[in-house]
Amino acid sequence: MTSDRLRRAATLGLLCWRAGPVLAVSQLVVTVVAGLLPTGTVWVTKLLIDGLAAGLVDRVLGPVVGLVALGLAAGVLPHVTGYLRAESDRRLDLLLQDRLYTRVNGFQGLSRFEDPAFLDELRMATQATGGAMGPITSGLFDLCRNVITLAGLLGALAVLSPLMAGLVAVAALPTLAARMSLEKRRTRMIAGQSTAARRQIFYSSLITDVEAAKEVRLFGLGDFLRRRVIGELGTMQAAERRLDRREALTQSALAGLSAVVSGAGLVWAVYAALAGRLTLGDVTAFAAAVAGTQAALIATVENAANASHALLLFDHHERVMSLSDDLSPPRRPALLPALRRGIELRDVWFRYDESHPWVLSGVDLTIPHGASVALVGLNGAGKSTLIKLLCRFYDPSRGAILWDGVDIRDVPPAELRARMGVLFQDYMSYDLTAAENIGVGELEAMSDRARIQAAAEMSGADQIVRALPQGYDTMLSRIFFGPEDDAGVVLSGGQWQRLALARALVRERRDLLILDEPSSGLDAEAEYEVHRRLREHRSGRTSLLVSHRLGAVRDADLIVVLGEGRIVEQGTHDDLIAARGGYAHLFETQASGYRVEA
Ligand SMILES: Nc1ncnc2c1ncn2[C@@H]1O[C@H](COP(=O)(O)OP(=O)(O)OP(=O)(O)O)[C@@H](O)[C@H]1O
Repeated sequence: MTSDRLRRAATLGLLCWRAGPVLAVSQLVVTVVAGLLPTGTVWVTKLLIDGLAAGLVDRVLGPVVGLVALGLAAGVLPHVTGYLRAESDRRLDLLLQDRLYTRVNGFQGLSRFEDPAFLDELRMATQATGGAMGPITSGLFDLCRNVITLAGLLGALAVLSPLMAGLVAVAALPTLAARMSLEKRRTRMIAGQSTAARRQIFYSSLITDVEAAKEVRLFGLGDFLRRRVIGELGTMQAAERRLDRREALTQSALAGLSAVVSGAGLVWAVYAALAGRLTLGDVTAFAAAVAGTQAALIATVENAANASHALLLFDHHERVMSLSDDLSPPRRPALLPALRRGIELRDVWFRYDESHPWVLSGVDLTIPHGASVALVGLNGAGKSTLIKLLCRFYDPSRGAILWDGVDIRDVPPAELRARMGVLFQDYMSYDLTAAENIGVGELEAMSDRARIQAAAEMSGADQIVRALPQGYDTMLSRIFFGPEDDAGVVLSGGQWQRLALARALVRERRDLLILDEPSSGLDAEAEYEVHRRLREHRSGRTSLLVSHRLGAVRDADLIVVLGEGRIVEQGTHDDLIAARGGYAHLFETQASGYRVEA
């Protein structure tokens, strides 16, 4: 094991200790006792046989009692060990999962979640929880036990024949070296397979995913995806097969070497006994010690390799834990005042990373307090990106966003977000009840049915929810059952959208309401109704509405047109129509479409 692995092992040991100090000490004691058992048995057996050969009852009594006690310990210890391990694994698992998810929740922005390298690391790190650490912790304790057994047996062997003890130890070196080299190859192989593994998971999830089921069937993609899954799996298995073959060959050759060494030892012991240099007990002890030493050596090497391999998983966990925060720390920490004047984007430039083109290139925009602002622009103009910057999911590459003059980088992101109600274009549909689907917008309101209902009324979701079998308590899921063990209900796209809108509206400490395409999935009547209510709701409140339906934005106090990463036009609907620019052209195009149909 490299020093890195040793450090990881030490960290894991420390975590085991934190998870349950008494359990850790108990496991250590049991490990030491279990490790000494084989040597004790070999030596006491030797004493018994020598006593029997001498025909002396008083030299036999002690060893017999000793063997009974050792047998009892050998019978009971595995069960005690099993219980201690299971309990300590459970506690360690709790600790690791808690640690990992606390860290992941600590990434306040989105960039980490869009970085494939991080996602890979995270996937491996989540595999290091859920009991997967059991083999490592058990492996480390097994390693300790086998090292103790090995030292004891080699000691016993050295008393009988120092040469033989040396020979057995030296014969183990090639095994150790070969096992470690195989382990390195296996590690490299697993690392090399990570992309193929990710692709394989992706393809197989498409085959089983309910969301994808429609298109997969319509386009007949099932066989195409199955072939890709099998193809990726086949490539991974071919690499594993090559390594397994190499391992089988190497291990067989080394097992042959061990057999030769122990055979030679046995011949020597028998000759030594015939010559009167060894007693009958010595020969028995010698044979048992050689076999035991070799078995313990192999087990030790195996344990070390397994632990080292499993520590790699823990390595991923530790790497995620050691990542720095994704958003820059505040330069002048400040408190976020309730919005009084407005929000200003000052020369904001942004691109998703260095290799991407600029999405925003010098946006100057003021959202005055109490005003309803509409943001329009063609697909890909950067509207949703601008919203994500307002929520501080990313920091601008250049420029600043000021909330009543305070740079939002100087306030805790959670505080900023608590002051916003946001409906994203790609909102979530939670496998929860209807009330919970709204309540997650404000956890404090989760049990406040009146507040949830008020938000639902505003978004037009109330009627839909009331018509459900259990009303607000209906489970909206096909994965989980409802409170009465009833199967969940599936909503339509537009119905989900109204629930998501209610979720954005349920917040009370809200200074800014952001709605990104809030009515894209609604029928014409519902859209009209939702926008009418929203207009009332937004009046006198600060809001930002993104919509491609220009009829829905015409009443906004300020309409802002985003194009080529900048604000290209802004004003009221009448101003912009009078200016006969891009907005007027877009509005006319949409309106003429309706006129032709009419
Ligand atoms: N997470 C991301 N990583 C890299 N590029 C992104 C990401 N999200 C968006 N983009 C790119 O940024 C540009 C602006 O996207 P954005 O979603 O902000 O546009 P939009 O104006 O909201 O478009 P639409 O009207 O289609 O919703 C697009 O070119 C898009 O490809």
